[in-house]
Amino acid sequence: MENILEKILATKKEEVLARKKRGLFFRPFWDYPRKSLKQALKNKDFAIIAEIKRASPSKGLIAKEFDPKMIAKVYEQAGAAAISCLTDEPFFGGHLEYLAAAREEVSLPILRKDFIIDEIQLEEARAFGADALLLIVAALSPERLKDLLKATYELGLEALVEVHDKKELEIALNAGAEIIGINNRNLKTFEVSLETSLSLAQKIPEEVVLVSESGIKDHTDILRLKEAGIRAALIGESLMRAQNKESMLGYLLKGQKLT
Ligand SMILES: O=C(O)c1ccccc1NCC(=O)[C@H](O)[C@H](O)COP(=O)(O)O
Repeated sequence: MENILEKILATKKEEVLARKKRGLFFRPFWDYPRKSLKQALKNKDFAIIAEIKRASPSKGLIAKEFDPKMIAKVYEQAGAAAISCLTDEPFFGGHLEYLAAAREEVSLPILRKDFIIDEIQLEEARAFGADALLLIVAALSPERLKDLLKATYELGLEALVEVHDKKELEIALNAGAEIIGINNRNLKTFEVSLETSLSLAQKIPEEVVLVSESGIKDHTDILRLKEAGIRAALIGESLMRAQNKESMLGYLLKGQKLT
């Protein structure tokens, strides 16, 4: 079976080439004071990075009604530690403009969730108001990961470095990742298993901030993560499908009754 990541990366390469030809479109957010994602995650007993996610390759359209500004505002009011905004258009129905809209509305750190393969995407992320971005180990060679991580820091941004297994975790640590996301989604089958996070968590040094990503759907999942010493989660679909996102965040974080 073809790995979805290979398909996405082929499209991304064309997108980046086109962007380089057009040149970078600078937004006023270029000089915006950055918020630290790492600090925001460490400040909470359990931190949720709440994701603005319109669609996905595994689930198709997730949110028919979609107002990124409003969603960001609700996430902030309901106690999210940070926001993740999908900016990939062909596979996730995202856009950099959605990130800029969220930036105008909230003061939380915002993560650009995309498939980053080139420095121009880092500059774009900064220009549209991101504080951090995603670097996926499986999408890059170890050398490219190091280069992009260095360039990210030079721009005053942070990176969530995403891994799926022990080998990728070693590469992320070796590259100097300070925030590591363990993705519970198998990119070949789309199956999600919290076990991926639970088993890898023990192998992560204390000074590295760990985030469990994908397939987190209820308060019991959060309790299981906490038991394994994991203090942060990135959650998309469960929040995006909830009619009352504030109530859903309260339920996920504290087990409060859903309304
Ligand atoms: O969500 C997908 O279907 C997907 C497929 C292929 C590559 C990445 C994918 N998702 C990106 C993400 O990392 C998730 O949006 C994020 O972890 C939140 O996951 P969820 O809470 O399950 O929506």
